[in-house]
Amino acid sequence: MIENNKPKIAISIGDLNGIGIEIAFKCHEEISKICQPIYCINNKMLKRAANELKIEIPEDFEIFKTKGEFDLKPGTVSKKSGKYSFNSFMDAINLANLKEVDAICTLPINKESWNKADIKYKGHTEVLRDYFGKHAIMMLGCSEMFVALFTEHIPLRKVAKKINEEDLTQFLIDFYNNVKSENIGVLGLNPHASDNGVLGDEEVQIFKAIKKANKHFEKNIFKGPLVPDTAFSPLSRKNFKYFVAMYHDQGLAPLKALYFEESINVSLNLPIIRTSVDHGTAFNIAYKNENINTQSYINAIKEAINLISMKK
Ligand SMILES: NC(=O)C1=CN([C@@H]2O[C@H](COP(=O)(O)OP(=O)(O)OC[C@H]3O[C@@H](n4cnc5c(N)ncnc54)[C@H](O)[C@@H]3O)[C@@H](O)[C@H]2O)C=CC1
Ligand SMILES: NCC(=O)COP(=O)(O)O
Repeated sequence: MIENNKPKIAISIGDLNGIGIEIAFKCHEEISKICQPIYCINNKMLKRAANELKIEIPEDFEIFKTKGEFDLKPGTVSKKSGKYSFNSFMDAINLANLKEVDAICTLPINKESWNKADIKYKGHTEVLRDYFGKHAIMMLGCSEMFVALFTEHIPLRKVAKKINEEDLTQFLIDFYNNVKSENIGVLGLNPHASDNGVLGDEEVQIFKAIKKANKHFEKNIFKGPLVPDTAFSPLSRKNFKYFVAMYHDQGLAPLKALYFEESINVSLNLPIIRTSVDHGTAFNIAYKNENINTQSYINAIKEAINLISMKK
């Protein structure tokens, strides 16, 4: 699989009305020094995007021809763009599943565009979970801190109902098996972690899951339920590098406030390696020659390479 010592990485091109393709062009030379990228996009769409961006397509830009074509409408939610980004992602997954590539790295999709295209999934992680029939875990972060999300793309009003001892115990066991950190902070759900039942009772389930998961490993790995409003204080972050948040914004708001530029997204607990940028399609700055940050993408590629080397 590895030729010239460079791992092959399939890049799903993301929503072509967003910033992903510009990031791919701008970083191609840099990432090609450390891997062999294979972009899931066909010639026609590649040329349209390059023309719109007034960028030359690099000569060594290797593609896997994801089928389909449509008119680009920069910064716009679109059914056709949603469908194309989904197809590009499916091509990347299939390449990884067939072991044609060593890993996949995903550029951002737009969830509204997927929805318009009648795609039943909210995001990449849900697709991967279904495709491989595994409890994929969404973890975002950088070298300073990582946050795994117990619930992800569901309305806030449904979060509390999802918290139960059995599912959370399994999540914690899977999470430890993937990250192997001996010290993981698990957040409560309610203000002040409920103050012993005064402000809610989900912490009872969280406490039981922590106890059970620690018993499973016969080690005191999981600590909590941590009081959510201080879990990410400077002092607490000195104690923990890995956190489990009960819902999307509980974990990602602090992470992105602190480390938006450098953080990445990693799908854990799967038979393939998948990393991603931490940001979205940024329609407000797409195709506008704005100052687009590429650090998350570069770090996502580097982490994919790191995970490939650890798997060998
Ligand atoms: N990996 C993925 O596929 C992700 C997809 N999304 C989706 O993207 C769409 C837009 O999401 P938003 O919540 O608006 O978040 P967003 O990350 O696209 O944008 C939030 C703000 O950050 C800025 N920004 C984002 N990335 C940037 C970059 N690389 N350089 C400079 N500025 C950047 C944007 O211009 C905007 O002001 C939604 O459909 C969302 O669900 C969001 C996060 C991750
Ligand atoms: N906030 C993370 C996000 O929306 C990306 O999720 P996924 O597409 O990696 O499942």
